[in-house]
Amino acid sequence: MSPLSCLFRKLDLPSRAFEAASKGDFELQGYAFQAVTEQQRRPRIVRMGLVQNRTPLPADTPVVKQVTALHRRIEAIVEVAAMCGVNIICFQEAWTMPFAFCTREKLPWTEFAESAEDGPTTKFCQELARKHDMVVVSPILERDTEHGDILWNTAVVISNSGAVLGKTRKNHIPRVGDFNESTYYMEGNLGHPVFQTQFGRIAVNICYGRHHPLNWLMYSINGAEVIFNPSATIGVLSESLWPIEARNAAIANHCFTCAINRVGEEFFPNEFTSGDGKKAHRDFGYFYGSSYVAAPDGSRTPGLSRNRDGLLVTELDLNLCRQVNDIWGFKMTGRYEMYARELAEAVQPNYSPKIVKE
Ligand SMILES: NC(=O)NCCC(=O)O
Repeated sequence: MSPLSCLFRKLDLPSRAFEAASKGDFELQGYAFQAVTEQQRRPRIVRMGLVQNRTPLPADTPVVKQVTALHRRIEAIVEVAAMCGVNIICFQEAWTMPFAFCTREKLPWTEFAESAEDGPTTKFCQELARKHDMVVVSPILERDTEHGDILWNTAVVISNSGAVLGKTRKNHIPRVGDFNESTYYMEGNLGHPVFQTQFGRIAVNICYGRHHPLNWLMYSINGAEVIFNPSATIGVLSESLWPIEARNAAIANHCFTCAINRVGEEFFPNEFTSGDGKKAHRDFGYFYGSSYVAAPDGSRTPGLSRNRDGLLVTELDLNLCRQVNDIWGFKMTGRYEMYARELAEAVQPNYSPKIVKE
């Protein structure tokens, strides 16, 4: 089989996992991508878990109750992921809260922010990681108490040993529609870290970063074999882009990409406007789920449901990254030095675009 003929197949998951998912009222799907068997490297088989979910309680419920309900929900889904042999699990963007940034109000929403190092959600994820021998990627609203008490949109990466391996921050903050996140936090300042885990090298490109090819590229240049894209995005805005962007990034960077989106509608206590002359409203719009995994050869899994909570389990052979790289050679043929030079010139205030005129 040539790596280019790699297609996914259905993964045999234990029936007790399907029973538990059905009892817990969430969808469970499993697929596997294959790679060619090599002579000198053993297959590097790992299982990824992608979780999409709605917020179980209304947004006007007390903050701690909402967070606790989300912890319980995720705990139940992670139990099933463990039954399915998942090695690395990733939750959706800002998973411990409703996506309240549309409101532009500070309280109570900023009360969902926590320390990435030792907040209650990180402690909860450390327990999950230890219990299930699983790497946990936990995207939260971070409050950095050591540095001015400021907020960030952060993903905490917890090793399967239970140790906090590190954190990465959202590099691109949207200024589109009701995504008023710039009211709360700034563009990330940690660059493009890649985390070496027991199950491969991973990176996290948070939501709006998926529209920026250079953001994907930099994680890949730092060696990411799997790039997660935990998101919160709504139908009218981005559903036409969703199937293309993470998939294209997997192709362009010879890596696997995991696109995750929340589901359902969220209503807020106070009306807000969208600055478009339309009436004030209390809802954000429809988060359309559809989480999926794309492989470096361009194949992809089907998406999870548009409207149900779900767990997508995908088995990867990480050897596929190098196999596709050897065929297409984008890393080798990319003219990075030329782009770097030209970009360095283009960002100067006195730059004149190179347009050749008659
Ligand atoms: N959460 C977030 O960055 N959403 C922006 C909209 C999008 O990128 O689809």
